[in-house]
Amino acid sequence: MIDTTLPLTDLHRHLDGNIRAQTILDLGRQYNLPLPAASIEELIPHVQVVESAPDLVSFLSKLDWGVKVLATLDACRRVARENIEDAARNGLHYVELRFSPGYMAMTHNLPVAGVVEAVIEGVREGCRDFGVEARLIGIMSRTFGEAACQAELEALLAHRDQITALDLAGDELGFPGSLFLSHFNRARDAGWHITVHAGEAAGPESIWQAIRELGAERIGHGVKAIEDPALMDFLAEQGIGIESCLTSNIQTSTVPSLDKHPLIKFLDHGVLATINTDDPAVQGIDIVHEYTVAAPRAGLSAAQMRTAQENGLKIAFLNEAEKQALLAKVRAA
Ligand SMILES: O=c1[nH]cnc2c1ncn2[C@@H]1O[C@H](CO)[C@@H](O)[C@H]1O
Ligand SMILES: [Zn+2]
Repeated sequence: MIDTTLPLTDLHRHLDGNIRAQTILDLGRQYNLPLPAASIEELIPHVQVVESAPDLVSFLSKLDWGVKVLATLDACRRVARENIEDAARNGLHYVELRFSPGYMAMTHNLPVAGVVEAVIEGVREGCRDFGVEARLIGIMSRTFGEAACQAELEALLAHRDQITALDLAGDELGFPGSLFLSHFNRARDAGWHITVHAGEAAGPESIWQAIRELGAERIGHGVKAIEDPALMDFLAEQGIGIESCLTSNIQTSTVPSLDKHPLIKFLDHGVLATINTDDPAVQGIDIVHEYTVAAPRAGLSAAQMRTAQENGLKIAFLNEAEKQALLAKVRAA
């Protein structure tokens, strides 16, 4: 259930995991690129998780066609703008869109800082045209190693004022957070907020590492916190936000079924946990589905969903005045 008197937020949403299938087809045709299918119906199984993937890394391969069609900076601008249009269609008032500029640039050797600029422009246009408020989170894709992440960081720093936070995503087991200490030191020096994908494929120690060594104020997924009572207490006491993504955790086989998802326990424990999508187009879901279908299946009551929705505003990377303005805008509408 969604409370219409509160802002609807999505704090964990990959822009490059949310490229429309139709846009993949359009861009493939426009730039004369080989695609695995010529119609939407045939393309869907290649770009969307139809059944759960056996693990995180197999799930992540479903994002690849979306970035393979980004042949120009114009294509990057288009998908950024469409992300805001889709957020508006889903009734979102506020989104934090995250993207990995190096991953988006990779196939066609685009300039990485150019990708950052194109995403900023597309999001700005979208916010102007569709009335959604957005912030951008830069991702370093750990899957490609420390040097590639360094290049992503430099490109993001070139536009530091338009970027709100830094994240680390991709293969958590193969590339632990300990490889990225210097990257996060620089991000904190730049005044950015920090959120890290942790405790998704790896265990609670990865969450401790993200908080203590990388400076994470929020954790993406954080599912494995449930295995460590001291960590559960710490998250609640310190107000470290958890960005839960229910359907994603099933599709990556992180959690076997929604009724086993720890979100309800996080909320009961006073952890500032939230409901988010992750990669909506790749998952074939949207935020409304997460609130109205996935959250009830995960056992949340209407009151718990409301708490999760309130937490979305509490842990948003906005200052107090911006939070109050967002709340007032929703109440006045
Ligand atoms: O659920 C997830 N867990 C970890 N990494 C992810 C997830 N979804 C997407 N990415 C990663 O984020 C970058 C694109 O934004 C890519 O590195 C992709 O693999
Ligand atoms: Zn994610």
